[in-house]
Amino acid sequence: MTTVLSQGGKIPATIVTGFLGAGKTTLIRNLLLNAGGRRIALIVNEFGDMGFDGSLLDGCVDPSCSADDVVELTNGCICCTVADDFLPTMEMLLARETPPDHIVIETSGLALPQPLVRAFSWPSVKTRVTVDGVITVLDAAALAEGRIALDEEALEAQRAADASLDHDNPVEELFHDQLACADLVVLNKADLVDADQLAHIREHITEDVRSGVEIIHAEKGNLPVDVLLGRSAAAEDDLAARRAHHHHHHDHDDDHDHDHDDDHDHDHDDDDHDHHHDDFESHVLPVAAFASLKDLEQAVARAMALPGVLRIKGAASVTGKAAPALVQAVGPRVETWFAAGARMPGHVVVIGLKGLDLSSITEALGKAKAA
Ligand SMILES: Nc1nc2c(ncn2[C@@H]2O[C@H](COP(=O)(O)OP(=O)(O)OP(=O)(O)O)[C@@H](O)[C@H]2O)c(=O)[nH]1
Repeated sequence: MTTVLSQGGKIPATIVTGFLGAGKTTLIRNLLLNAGGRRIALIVNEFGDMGFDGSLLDGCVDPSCSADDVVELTNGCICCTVADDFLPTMEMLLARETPPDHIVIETSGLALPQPLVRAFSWPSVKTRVTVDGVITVLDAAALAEGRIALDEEALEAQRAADASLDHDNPVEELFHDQLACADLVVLNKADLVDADQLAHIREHITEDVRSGVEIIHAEKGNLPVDVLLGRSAAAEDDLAARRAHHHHHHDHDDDHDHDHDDDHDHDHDDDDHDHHHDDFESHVLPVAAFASLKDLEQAVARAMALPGVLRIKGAASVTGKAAPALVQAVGPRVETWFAAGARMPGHVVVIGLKGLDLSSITEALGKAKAA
C-alpha cells in the first residue's frame, strides 16, 4: 500500500548528512528496504569524480531495495552546486507525470547542509516541496576513538599531534555545521562502542544541536521508517536557527547563486557560506588485481593509515574471481565483499585532507598485487 506523506500539499524531502563514512548510504539502503510502498526518489551527492554510492544501491541483493529514481550529482559538493545541479534535478523530478511521494537527498560527507536547506526557499521548489527533516548521521566509533574530536581537549591533542591543524580543523567545523542543522541525530555504529562511550558522546553533542532535537542510537542505520520520515520540520523556514556557533564569513570561489539572486529574498550573507572543501581532496586511483580479499584488505588498511587519508571505497578484481570485490574503509576498519555489477571495477576513491602523499598511497595500494 502506498502511503502518501504529503505535507500541506507539498512533497516532503529528507536530507541525510554526516561526515565521510558515518553510514549515510547504509541508513538509506535500510530506509529503501522498509519504504512500505512509498515512491522515494533519491538524490545522491558525492565528493569526487566517481559516483560510487549509487552503485552500492544497484548492488543491493534485495529487489525491494530500490528507489523510484536515483539521481547522482558528482560535480562537487551539493552545497556549492545548488543552482547548477541540485535545482535542475529537483525541477526534473517535480515535472514528472507521477512525482515521488518523498525525496531523500544524501549529501556528500563534506557538504554543509545549510545551503541545501536554503535552496528549498527558491520559488520553483518552495511551492512544491518542504524539508521534512535533516538527519545527521554520526560515526560513534570515530568519535570514541578520537578520529573526530569531541571536545576542546581532544582537539588540542589532535593539533599537538598534527602541525598542519594549526588553526581550524576542517573536519571539526563540518561536524558542528552538520549537527547544528539537524532535526534528528543518528548516533550510528553503536555496535562498535560501549554504553559509556555512547553516553559520553551524547553529553558532548547536546550543546551543538538545537534544543529538542532527538539523538538516537543505531547499528547500520537500521531504524524504523517512521522515525526517519514524516518529521514535518519545514527546515527551510528556520534556517537562521541552524547555524553553528563558530560561523564566520570568508570568500569562496564558487559562483553558484548568481543566476538566482533576484528570485528570492533570503539573507544574502548566507551565500558566503563557510566551508572547507579546499581543505580536502579526492582521487580515483586504478588498482591492479589482488591475490585474495585479505590482500586487498591489507593494502587498503595500509593506505588508510597514511597521513591525511580519511576514506577509501571502490571495487577491485581478485584473481580467479568473476565478480569484483567491493571495498569500504573508514578509519582502521576495512570491509570487503564480492558483488557482481560493481561500477568501475579496478578503481578506488581516496578522500583525505589536502596534501595527500599520492605516491605513498599508490605504493600502499599496489604492494599486495597478485604475485
Ligand atoms: N560496524 C558498523 N559499520 C557500519 C555501520 N554503519 C555503516 N557501517 C560501515 O561503514 C562504512 C561506511 O558506510 P557508508 O554507509 O558507506 O557511509 P557514508 O556516510 O555513506 O560514506 P560516504 O558516502 O563516503 O560519506 C561501510 O563499510 C559500512 O558497512 C554500523 O552501524 N556499524
